[in-house]
Amino acid sequence: MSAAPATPSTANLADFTGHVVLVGAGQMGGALLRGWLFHGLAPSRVTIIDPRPPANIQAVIDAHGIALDPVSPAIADVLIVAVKPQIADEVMPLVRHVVGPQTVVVSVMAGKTIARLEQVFGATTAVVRTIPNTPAAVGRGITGAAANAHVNAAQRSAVERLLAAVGRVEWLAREDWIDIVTAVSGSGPAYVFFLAETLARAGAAAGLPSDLAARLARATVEGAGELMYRSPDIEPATLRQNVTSPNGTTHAALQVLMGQQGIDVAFMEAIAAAAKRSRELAG
Ligand SMILES: NC(=O)C1=CN([C@@H]2O[C@H](COP(=O)(O)OP(=O)(O)OC[C@H]3O[C@@H](n4cnc5c(N)ncnc54)[C@H](O)[C@@H]3O)[C@@H](O)[C@H]2O)C=CC1
Ligand SMILES: O=C(O)[C@@H]1CCC=N1
Repeated sequence: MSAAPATPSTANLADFTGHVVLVGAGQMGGALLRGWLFHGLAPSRVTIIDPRPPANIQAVIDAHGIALDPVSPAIADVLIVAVKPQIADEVMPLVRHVVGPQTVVVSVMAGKTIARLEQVFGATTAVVRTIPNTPAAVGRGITGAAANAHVNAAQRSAVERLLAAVGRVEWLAREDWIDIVTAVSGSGPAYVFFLAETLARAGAAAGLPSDLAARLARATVEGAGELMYRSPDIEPATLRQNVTSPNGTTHAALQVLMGQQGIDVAFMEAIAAAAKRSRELAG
């Protein structure tokens, strides 16, 4: 097996010169902030707008002396909007004053289209619509990003560097792929955690003490993910086949999971439902 060591993202933001304004420093915004600081972004380059950051992010803001809710923030080079989509229409107009000709506006919000952002921030404003995921909190996220035609090379590079501080970045040729990216990788960590939950429940139902089943399930999901991460040249199907002896136990389980009532049928429906919901959030 070819095993790569676990390496953190190699982004280096020590020489990043722009002014970054982050609106919403919750789970996603907070993960981005931590990633930027971890990779050397000067705290003086960041302004946060959030009336109630979670306690752990407030502690980071305080420890680094980051500007929080200043009365008149300077124009942003990069404005990142990371509030819930449900309040976006109320919040975005309130931060219009930090957008100038040099600003690239970056949305990490599910469902908010580039057209909607252009409506709020101006038809010629540079806009990048992204969808990250929560492994960003440990530098192992993946973000899909679609840019409008006004984003120049320097803005694209600045956005990519900021996103790369929390994981990988995939530029998307088509904005409408974002709904599917949201369904696959944006929401995807939840499916994996649900797998750990349901595997534990199944183990308990089959007769194990529930705490033991939970430990087994959790370690299995953690270990399988890490094995895949450290085996970048091996397809998931091969890793699966490596577990599967002919006519053995795994084969018996996979026949159920891959059957008519199985997990691949469920996943087709689940991804379609999530993508549909992403389109609905666009209003
Ligand atoms: N959690 C996830 O797995 C993912 C979330 N997203 C997107 O990220 C966005 C944020 O989601 P989370 O971080 O999970 O939510 P969250 O609830 O953890 O964070 C939202 C933050 O916005 C702040 N906020 C509320 N009102 C505000 C205002 N008027 N001005 C500025 N900030 C305000 C809140 O205090 C909070 O800190 C959503 O649009 C979601 O679609 C995208 C990909 C994955
Ligand atoms: O569930 C949601 O709507 C957000 C977007 C992707 C992950 N969480």
